[in-house]
Amino acid sequence: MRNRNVQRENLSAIPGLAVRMAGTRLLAAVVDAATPLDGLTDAEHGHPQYRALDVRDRALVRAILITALRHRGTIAALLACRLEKPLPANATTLSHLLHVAAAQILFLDVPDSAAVDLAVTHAKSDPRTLRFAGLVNGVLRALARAKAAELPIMLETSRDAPDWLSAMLEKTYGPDETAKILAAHRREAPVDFTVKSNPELWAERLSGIVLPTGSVRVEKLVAPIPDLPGFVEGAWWVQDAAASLPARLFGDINGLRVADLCAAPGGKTAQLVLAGAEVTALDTSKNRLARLEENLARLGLSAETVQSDLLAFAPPRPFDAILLDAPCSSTGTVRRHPDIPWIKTPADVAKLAALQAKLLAHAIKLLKPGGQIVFSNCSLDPSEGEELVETFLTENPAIVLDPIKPDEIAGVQPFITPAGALRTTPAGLDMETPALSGLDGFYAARLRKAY
Ligand SMILES: C[S@@+](CC[C@H](N)C(=O)[O-])C[C@H]1O[C@@H](n2cnc3c(N)ncnc32)[C@H](O)[C@@H]1O
Repeated sequence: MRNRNVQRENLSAIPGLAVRMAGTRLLAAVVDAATPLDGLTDAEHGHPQYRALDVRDRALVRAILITALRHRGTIAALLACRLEKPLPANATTLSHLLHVAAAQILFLDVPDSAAVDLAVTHAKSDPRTLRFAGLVNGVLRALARAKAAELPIMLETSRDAPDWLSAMLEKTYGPDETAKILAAHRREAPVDFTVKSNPELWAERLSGIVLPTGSVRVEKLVAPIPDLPGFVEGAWWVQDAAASLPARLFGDINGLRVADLCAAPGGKTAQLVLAGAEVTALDTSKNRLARLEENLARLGLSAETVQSDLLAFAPPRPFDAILLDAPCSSTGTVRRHPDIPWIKTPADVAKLAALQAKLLAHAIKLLKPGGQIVFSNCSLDPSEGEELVETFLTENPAIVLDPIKPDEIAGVQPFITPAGALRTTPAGLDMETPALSGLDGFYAARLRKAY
């Protein structure tokens, strides 16, 4: 017992080891238990091994994990080249430990020797990996030697996406667009702001550019969001350029009663309120609705908020217009959430598509005849977008598609589909540099209740 304590004390004295151990543990939670990375790295409610780290170490763990997930296919392929035979199927801790080290060696500004030595020490400290310590040393040293020659070639040929996602993208968008989408997934997304007014002024103050769609885009933040100019006075909120489009599809809603039925954290609610609508913002999640209320308060905007499952919501009067920004697989947001490809499955996509169809059918009942409903989500999968709406329209003759016209909203024309819906992918919105380009994958269709 005494020896074990001494050993533990010794381990905690090794600089950087706790970060690698937490990285390996959290990678296991993402990949083996499908736990979202944002939850694991939440400052208050995150994984205890993460919360035990200081602020700098937390940032390093997040950087390692984001890199390990963003380049998971490339890392796996380069590791496989160094292994004589595949790792045993039950050697998951060893695999995660190697991925954590390889992410540092291949993509991060960590000296190779530090990444290798810490991985070997880590392997020796864990009974599950102890007997592989020699393999860890050999594989990682060989990887460090080979990276200059092999990494550029591997980036050309490997895919950083699981087969199911690659296959869905290829089938939907074809090989060229898929290659562009997957290339965009490898880049960190810029930060977009929706501004209440005067985008040029805020682009200057935030050191960004104004996009053709009117959002302000900043390549890399120089300070935490709450420290940026305009935060305290509520001049803007963070919202991807694509996410800012669905709420703008209603045209003039000044004075109309509009329901935002999956509203939290409220980016689109804020747009609807700013456009002059009397907004009811509904969400099933108490915590997320509380965030929406905080966000609206900072922006000096107000809306009626309702915490309810949409399927149980029965308002006394129908609404003039409805936004249904439905929960989805979020495959359009991989640039910001590189864990998504590795925690979602085709079964999740199918389940979410079925839920969306139910939510849409219920939402329609809450709409006035003649009213508009915008259905949107941030999935790249047509089963949650184009196909779902097509089926819905076939089954509901009272609902018709209200096609979006090219000149309705500035900058939106390239994203209008032949059917008149909106489709964006991370391969869209080419700006001066790749780092300033791209936008989240979104689908939005504007429907009208004819009678
Ligand atoms: C894509 S997010 C909405 C983002 C939001 N529209 C925005 O722009 O900030 C989907 C939301 O739907 C909510 N949700 C999921 N199932 C729901 C249901 N059955 N009823 C109401 N809200 C639901 C989730 O809590 C989540 O906040």
